[in-house]
Amino acid sequence: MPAVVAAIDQGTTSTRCLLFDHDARIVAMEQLEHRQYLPRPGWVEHDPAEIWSNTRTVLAGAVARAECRPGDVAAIGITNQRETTVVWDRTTGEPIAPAIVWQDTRTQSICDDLAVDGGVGRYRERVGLPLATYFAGPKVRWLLEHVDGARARAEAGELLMGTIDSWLVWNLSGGLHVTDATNASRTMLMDLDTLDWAPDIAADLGIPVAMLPQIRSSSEVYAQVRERGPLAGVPIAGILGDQQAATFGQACLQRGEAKNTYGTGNFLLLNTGTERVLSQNGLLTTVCYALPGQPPVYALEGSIAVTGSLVQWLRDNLGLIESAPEVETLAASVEDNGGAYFVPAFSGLFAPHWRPDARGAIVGLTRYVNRGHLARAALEATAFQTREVIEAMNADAAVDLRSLKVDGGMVGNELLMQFQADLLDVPVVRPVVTETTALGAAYAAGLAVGFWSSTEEIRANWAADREWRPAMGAAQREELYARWKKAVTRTLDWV
Ligand SMILES: Nc1ncnc2c1ncn2[C@@H]1O[C@H](COP(=O)(O)OP(=O)(O)O)[C@@H](O)[C@H]1O
Ligand SMILES: O=P(O)(O)OC[C@H](O)CO
Repeated sequence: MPAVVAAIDQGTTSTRCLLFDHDARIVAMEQLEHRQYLPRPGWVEHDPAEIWSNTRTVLAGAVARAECRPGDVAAIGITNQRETTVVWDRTTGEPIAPAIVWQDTRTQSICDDLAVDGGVGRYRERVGLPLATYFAGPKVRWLLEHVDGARARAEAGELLMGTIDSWLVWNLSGGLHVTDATNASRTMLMDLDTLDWAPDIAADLGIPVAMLPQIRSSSEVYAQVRERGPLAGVPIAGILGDQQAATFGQACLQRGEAKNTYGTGNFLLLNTGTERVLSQNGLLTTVCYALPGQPPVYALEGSIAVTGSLVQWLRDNLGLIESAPEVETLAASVEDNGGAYFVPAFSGLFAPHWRPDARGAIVGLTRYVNRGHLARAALEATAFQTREVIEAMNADAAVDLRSLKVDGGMVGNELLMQFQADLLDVPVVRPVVTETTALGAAYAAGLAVGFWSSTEEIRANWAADREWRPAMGAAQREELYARWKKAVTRTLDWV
């Protein structure tokens, strides 16, 4: 039997390749960061060629590190930053422009125009999403409107669009143009019931359906790797958007199970089973995963744009810390936030507010406030935003969350995890394998080729590593949260 499954985790800041054995242990890992292009306020771009080149490098690196020979890798799964959009030439494979990243807000005027008849909720019932710059559809329209000749080429069938999963499969396979239902559910163009493109919405956005990839399940053999070497012919057999992959990797396979990923942003997903719950409280309805021959499983999602990236901002823009983990030391140098609240509405506010007019603010400042208080306020912002999302989930789905499974780069931060448990008044639990995103993609691919036999094996592989228990009194908890809510109101109606 082949020894490992490979997962490519193409994230906002870096690309990783992890090899997992049958017990879900990490056998090898390679990682490369890519450049963030910020050409104007609100714009965020990636170079698709760099992403593809980094993907090849980390794949080759991980396989070499584990000394894999042909036949050792059973399958490859792909997981990706979602919504980030590439448009490329069908014949040459050349992107027509840089990829527009999910955080980019340049499409606000497109969203405003689309909102005219029916407002932000216009498409919510069909596609589960509010009209927002976050999603891929408006990004495609922007490219067709602003890149010379793009609209005519798209209408002539010369251009293809894809989220990053499609871009990678197209390159790995030598020309297959597919996506999976979880990624398609982030475009604003997929009907959540049929899991097929909604031609009327594509027409509203001026996007020819012919440039869209075919929507497939999250776990099936799509193609084989074209290149020579130890990966030649290996089946590409799993695709999941990164937050859905983390949900899968955390074994949230039953209705009512939820995970929260603390990375560049925070993404809390609640498995709602085969029922698609339409949010009345600013959450997204999205496909959680779609296994072949089974009805799709849906999720409610609270997407928070800025959490870990606020720590990066403290490091890169203010020079307050030299590395991300240092924020904990600085925050622990003080007892509390000193009265300071930091609302990082850098791209407006995402869930549950969806307020593009908001901008970041630090409020409650007095001369007493020092660097430690600011570091603490920055960490607390992540926990406060998570509580807002959980309150919205409670209102929508009446969930009775008994504990919260967590993962992502920030969960090494003990101070944050304890504050999160305090603020939610439920235990916060970190699994042994925190690389749940890559693991979820590996599971999807491994299930498709029989490396794992069923989702029961996934559940059996999950184990807790560390738990933080709530220790804060109710009065203090509610007072802090009330202050936070007041701080949020100060950021609104700014632009
Ligand atoms: N110890 C830490 N405390 C707080 N934030 C951290 C810590 N370690 C990493 N981070 C933040 O976590 C993020 C990286 O997490 P990761 O899950 O790798 O992100 P992504 O998948 O979104 O690229 C960065 O934004 C970084 O600032
Ligand atoms: O790359 P990450 O982990 O920040 O995830 C980005 C999300 O997929 C955006 O929706």
